[in-house]
Amino acid sequence: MISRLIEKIKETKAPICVGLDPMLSYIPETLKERAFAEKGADPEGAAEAIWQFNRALIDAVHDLIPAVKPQIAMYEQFGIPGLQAYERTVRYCQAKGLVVIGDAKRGDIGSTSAAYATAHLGAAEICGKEYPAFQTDMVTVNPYLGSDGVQPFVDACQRYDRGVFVLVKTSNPSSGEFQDRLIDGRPLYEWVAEKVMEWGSPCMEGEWSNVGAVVGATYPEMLARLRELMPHTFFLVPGYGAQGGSAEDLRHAFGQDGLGAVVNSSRGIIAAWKQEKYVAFGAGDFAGAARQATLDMIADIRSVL
Ligand SMILES: O=c1ccn([C@@H]2O[C@H](COP(=O)(O)O)[C@@H](O)[C@H]2O)c(=O)[nH]1
Repeated sequence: MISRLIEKIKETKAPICVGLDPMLSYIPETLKERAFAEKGADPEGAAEAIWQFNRALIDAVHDLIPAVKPQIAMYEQFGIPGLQAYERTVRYCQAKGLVVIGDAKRGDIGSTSAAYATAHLGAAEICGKEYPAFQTDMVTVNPYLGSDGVQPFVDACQRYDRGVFVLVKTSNPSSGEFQDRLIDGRPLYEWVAEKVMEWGSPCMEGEWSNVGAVVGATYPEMLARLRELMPHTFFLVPGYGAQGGSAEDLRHAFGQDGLGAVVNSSRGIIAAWKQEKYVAFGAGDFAGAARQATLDMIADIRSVL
């Protein structure tokens, strides 16, 4: 799967992914009102609004980008209708040729992780027949429970040609509380990085592993250090844009060939119509604003490659 992502990055010359994190407050009132009138001002209506919002965004940007990253929490909050909107979004993106990175941050004891891996990357077997659930191309994984919690995802990568991004150094303000703690003189995120390379070594596709790492743009020195430590691990880099990460902060995420990372922006793209810079598009052309914000992000990132 990582080679497919890399092919798409080369094709689009855009090492970015658009984060599909549809909060109701990002959805223009007219679209929401229509969805509520049709399905009710309830989770069904919210899920319908999300789906219509996402479809318009995907139609507007799919030719510019290699991948999307739907954040499952934004859908889960609306229960089953929300998860149906998630699944519908995943399928629609895949039909448009996009690599879909499900941001689910799953991880548990081995047997439970196996069920999560089945849900997000594989297929459930019932009476000898396989039934896929979300079937995303890649998924984010929380390594806090250790190897037995991660291995089922790695196995699913091998069996179904999928990929994972394991949390190594996250972009949020408190990420250092645990991740930067020194253990035998080295920060915890470096220990996790080592395990990520070990988990990923049987999953190489050419130069890169199907087991990647999440490394935040908001900690550029650590990002540079991790790039050095993990030469064959592809990075998913959140934190650009709304969280303050800049293109300059990303310079060291990439190798000489301009590969090595896919940078995410969610609010910065999907809620662009609410920003001063894109206000001329108006709520009626929220998708046009998202397209322009995507083009601007691509140009910005290309400037440091
Ligand atoms: O370290 C991490 C890991 C994941 N995320 C997720 O990425 C997006 C960021 O959204 P923005 O609107 O571009 O800030 C969101 O889904 C997070 O859950 C992250 O930010 N940092």
